[in-house]
Order: sequence, then C-alpha cells, then structure tokens
Amino acid sequence: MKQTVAEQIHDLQKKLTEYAYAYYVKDQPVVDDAYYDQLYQQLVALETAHPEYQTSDSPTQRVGGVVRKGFEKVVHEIPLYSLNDVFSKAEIIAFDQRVQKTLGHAVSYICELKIDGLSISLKYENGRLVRGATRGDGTIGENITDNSKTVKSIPLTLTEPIDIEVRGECYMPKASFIQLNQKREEEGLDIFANPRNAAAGSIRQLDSKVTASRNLSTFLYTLADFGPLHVTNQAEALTHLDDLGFRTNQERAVCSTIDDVWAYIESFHDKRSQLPYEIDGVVIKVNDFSDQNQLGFTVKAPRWAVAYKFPPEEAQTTIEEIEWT
Ligand SMILES: NC(=O)c1cnc(OC2CCCC2)nc1N
Repeated sequence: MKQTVAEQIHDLQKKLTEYAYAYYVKDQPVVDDAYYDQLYQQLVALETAHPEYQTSDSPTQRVGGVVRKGFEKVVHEIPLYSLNDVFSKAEIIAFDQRVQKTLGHAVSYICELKIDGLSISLKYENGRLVRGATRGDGTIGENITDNSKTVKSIPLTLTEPIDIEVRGECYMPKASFIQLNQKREEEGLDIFANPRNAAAGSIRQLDSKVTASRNLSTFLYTLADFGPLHVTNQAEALTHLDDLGFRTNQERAVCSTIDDVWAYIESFHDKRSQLPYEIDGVVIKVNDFSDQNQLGFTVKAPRWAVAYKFPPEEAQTTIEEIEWT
C-alpha cells in the first residue's frame, strides 16, 4: 500500500539519522555519500512541501541558520572542573600513593586520551537536546545550543527519553584543520594556530551556518548529572554514553596498576602523531565512583584524577602522516 506523505517523511528522517550516526559517531559509513545526499534532497523537498511534518530533530535541522548578536550566559549547576597536571612517572606514582593512602586500599584506574579541544556541556530533557554550553570559567559558560545542533556527532535525540547532562570535548580533526587553514590562506584570511583554537573559534561563531561548515566533532567523557543511570564506575559510564548515542573515545583502557598506566602512556607517546585528532596527554582517573566520591575535589580539581601532559609536539603533523581511520 502506498505510504502517506507523513510516513515517507518519517521513514526518510529515521533512515538518514541512522546513516548519519554510523558515519559521524561510529566512523563506519553504511551508505555512500551520493546515496545519502539523494535521500537527503528527497527529505528536504518533502519537508519544504509539508512543513507540518518537519521535526526539530530532523537531519535537515543540522545546517544552522540562526545568527546571534552575542551568546547568553549559562550557569553550570554542577561546575566543570579542571585537572591537575603531572609531567613524569614519579608524579604519577606519587598520585597513586596519595590515593591508596586516603582510601586505605589499591584501586583500578581508567586511562583516557586527553583530547585537545574545548569543553562543552550538553543537557537533555526527555531524551531531546535542550542546551549546549561552553565551559567558560567552569561555573559561567556561553549558550551555544544553536551551534551544538550543527555538530553532526552530537545527538539531537537520545536512544532513551531521559533527563541527563553530559560533558566532553568538541574538537576539529587534524585533516579539517589543515584544509580550513589552506582555504583561509587562499582567501587572505588569518589562519588558526592549532586545531584547538580552530574548534573554539568555530563553536563560538555567531552564525551557526559557519559552525555547520567547520566539520567539528566530539568525544564525551563525563556524566555531570547521572539521571536515571545506575553506573558504578567510569568505564561503565562511558559504555552508557555509547549506548545513548554519544561519540566517545574508544582508546580508553582500565589499568589495575600504575605500571599499566605508565605503559599505556608510553604506547600513546609514539602513536600520538598518527591520530586523526590532537591530544595533549592522558587523563588518569580512579575508575570506581564510590572511591571518587570518597576522594572528592579540591577547589578547582578532583583528587581522583590527574592529567599527564606530553611534552609539546615537535613537528606539526603533515596530512600524509595521519592514519585515515
Ligand atoms: N580533554 C579530555 O579528554 C578530558 C578532560 N577532562 C576529563 O575529565 C575531567 C572532567 C571532570 C573531572 C575530570 N576527561 C577527559 N578525557
């Protein structure tokens, strides 16, 4: 039986959302670009002819189009903390000693690559994205909801209709950074010093169409408010973020000893230049949340995590060196 227009539109929205998820979140395209574009144009035509069926979370709503005079301020009910930096194995061992002394027992750690982007916070109500915000000073940030919707790896709708707030890094892939600067040079514009600045400049654009053109991506890593999730450690929390539809960094590893933590760090010291995104270190976190709660926070940073910083990267990666995974 012939589909109604509403069914045709809903079917296309569902298919295109799944294809975009596979491409932008899982890095595993399921259809080729030409086929995606063909379906996308069909959906644009149908939604234009029947605007009553155009939904706010349709894939066609990712193109931006809002131009603002400035950004509203956002108060983060739960502050976005920073991290204490360490620069040597000795400091990591000292961190582990302090943790064990405070808790009275040994702990497992989770190592996460420290993505060199800028921190964002994403708030969902009933599974729908309602607010995107920059970290700002950790308590007061900027409302960048319009721009967040143009970042293709940020889900507009979660797989569950829950209220949750998550945090992570918005970054610009190295290849996009090189291409953007080449284009800006050709146009006689100032170039960006590094991918982090390019990401910051792109997510804080007043014209969301510009943000949409900058190929930004994300890696989420923290549940600010756990909502209805019952997770007992960071590894589980990251798996839940995957299940909800977020993009997380898959290089994470649980390490049961500090020696394993150091081995992880050393392994990425060399792999760093081949990654398609910039990292400036490794974040080491006590994995268990009850241990984290017992350790608590200082004024600015958790006592249960440190950021091991790599020495500044020598040569600027050329496009040939990047692994096109
Ligand atoms: N740049 C990163 O990749 C990164 C930054 N921060 C954190 O965790 C902070 C968040 C709350 C306290 C510890 N994890 C990360 N992976």
